[in-house]
Amino acid sequence: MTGPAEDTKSQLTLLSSKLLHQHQAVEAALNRHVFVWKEIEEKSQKRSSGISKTPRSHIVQVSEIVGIHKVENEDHTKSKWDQKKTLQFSQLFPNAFTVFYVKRTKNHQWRCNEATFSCSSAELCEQWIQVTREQLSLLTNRPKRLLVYINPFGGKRRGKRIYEEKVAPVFQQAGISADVIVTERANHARDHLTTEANLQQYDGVVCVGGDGMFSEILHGLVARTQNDNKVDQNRPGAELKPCMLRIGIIPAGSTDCICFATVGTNDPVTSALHIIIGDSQPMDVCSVHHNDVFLRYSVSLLGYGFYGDVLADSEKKRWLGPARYDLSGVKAFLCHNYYKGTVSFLPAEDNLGHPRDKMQSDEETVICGKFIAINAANMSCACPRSPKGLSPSAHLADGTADLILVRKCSRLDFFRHLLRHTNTDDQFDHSFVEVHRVKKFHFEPLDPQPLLLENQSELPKKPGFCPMGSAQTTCIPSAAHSSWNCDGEILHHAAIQKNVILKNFFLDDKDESAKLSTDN
Ligand SMILES: CCCCCCCCCCCCC/C=C/[C@@H](O)[C@H](COP(=O)(O)O)NC(=O)CCCCCCCCCCCCCCC
Ligand SMILES: Nc1ncnc2c1ncn2[C@@H]1O[C@H](COP(=O)(O)OP(=O)(O)O)[C@@H](O)[C@H]1O
Ligand SMILES: [Ca+2]
Repeated sequence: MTGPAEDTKSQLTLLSSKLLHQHQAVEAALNRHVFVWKEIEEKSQKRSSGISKTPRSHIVQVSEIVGIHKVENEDHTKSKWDQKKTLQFSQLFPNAFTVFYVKRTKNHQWRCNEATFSCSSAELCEQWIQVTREQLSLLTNRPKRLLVYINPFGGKRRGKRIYEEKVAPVFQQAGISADVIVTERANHARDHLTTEANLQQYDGVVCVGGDGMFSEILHGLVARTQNDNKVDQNRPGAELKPCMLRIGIIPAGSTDCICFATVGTNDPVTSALHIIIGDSQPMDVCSVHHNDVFLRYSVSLLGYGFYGDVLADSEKKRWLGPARYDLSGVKAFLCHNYYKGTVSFLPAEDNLGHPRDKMQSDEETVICGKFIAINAANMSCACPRSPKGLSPSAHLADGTADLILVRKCSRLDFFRHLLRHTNTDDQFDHSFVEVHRVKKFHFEPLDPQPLLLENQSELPKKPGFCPMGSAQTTCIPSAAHSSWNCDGEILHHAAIQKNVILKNFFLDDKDESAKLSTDN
């Protein structure tokens, strides 16, 4: 809270002068919160035209200024054409500076805008740069030094280029220094974070890749923090120590739902700008156990059945890039497998709300049945394929996940359910779908033996359409077990063993293991 004295102080003008912007005289002013410039209407102009135009004014929040730089004679980071223009400009106006700032555009996308001002003297120009930089240095949540991991094979294999062309230049404008590691193998980033990286020198870690790469970095950071604090994360009930570093995501993967669901778009420049201005978003991290043995953490989707089968099949088609999920999705849809088992869960308290706003009891609930999909959505899981996500109202950081159970139904009904993920219809409004907001759940598959589909004539005849994750080459019979899709990584343990238990722990502002940039 700021008192009246503090308010007055924050509105005090730190600098105010007449500058030239786009050949137009402007009155520019800076206080602790905003930088404004307003066109000055020249009297002679007014007299000659006889028309009085409303002078335009612009306002930029100091917290959204990326950086301020003197316009130099030579700027080798620019193209030849731009270099020539800069040279001409700096000869004409030798004392100019450029302010780079966040511009919000449509669909949550941000861009880095720039505005150049020329001053009457070199001293005034220096003063503007110095005073503005002083104000920026007071914004303590901004990172200065980052550790960047790039997965060069994520998504369409564009991670390295995306970073070099779209992200590094804006980091440079913001005066951020970055140590970049291009990974050479799976788990390179995780292992480096767990055992080698000197984390004290960084203000944050940046992940250039998809959800799988984010998961690697999260596992590395959590493991490192526990090791440093002598906590055994594999001990059931171990109280984990919070990690002080934030994770920024530059989307360069196949689904990128962790980025999309937190930032609202999958756009590298937008993510870079969120990172620069120091935005953060706490989020829930679930731990997944098998027979009380810790397996992995999950932040987006933990899915058995349909999404487990899609993932297991898609791994063989990595060369296809993001399209592998669509192909494997169609395949899994045609196979139409279902799995018998028992789901038990602990509903979240009433005051946390229900995804469909129904009353909940506080006892453990047990549901037996045949399921096409069991999905625990720890966040909405919104992504370009499904802009509202698997569970549109799932919360990012409330200690709960939305457990979606899709029971055995006809292909047509399942298709209708899937289709609703792509439009505004309610995907839970089907008799065979139920959704619960839970703190914990447990799944136990039945039937160690393969189970036969009741209607064999429903099975596709082509040999390619096999139950995913099984070694068989036809769809007969359906495999008894699926595997778990944990943020896009297959959990082999869960496919053959009995229990997967999910526990959420809430990470609040002071007590967090992972933070993301966001505009929420
Ligand atoms: C009829 C069209 C139906 C479209 C249904 C779209 C539902 C999409 C839900 C997406 C949930 C995503 C949850 C995110 C999980 C990610 O963490 C995880 C890893 O991400 P990464 O690769 O970036 O590392 N991604 C995934 O597991 C990928 C899941 C993608 C599932 C795509 C399913 C497509 C289904 C198409 C069925 C089409 C039936 C058509 C019949 C003629
Ligand atoms: N250099 C590398 N070579 C091979 N695999 C890698 C490399 N770096 C990371 N990985 C792994 O690639 C997998 C997928 O990465 P991700 O960035 O999520 O891409 P996608 O979204 O396309 O799945 C992750 O399991 C990650 O551990
Ligand atoms: Ca949650």
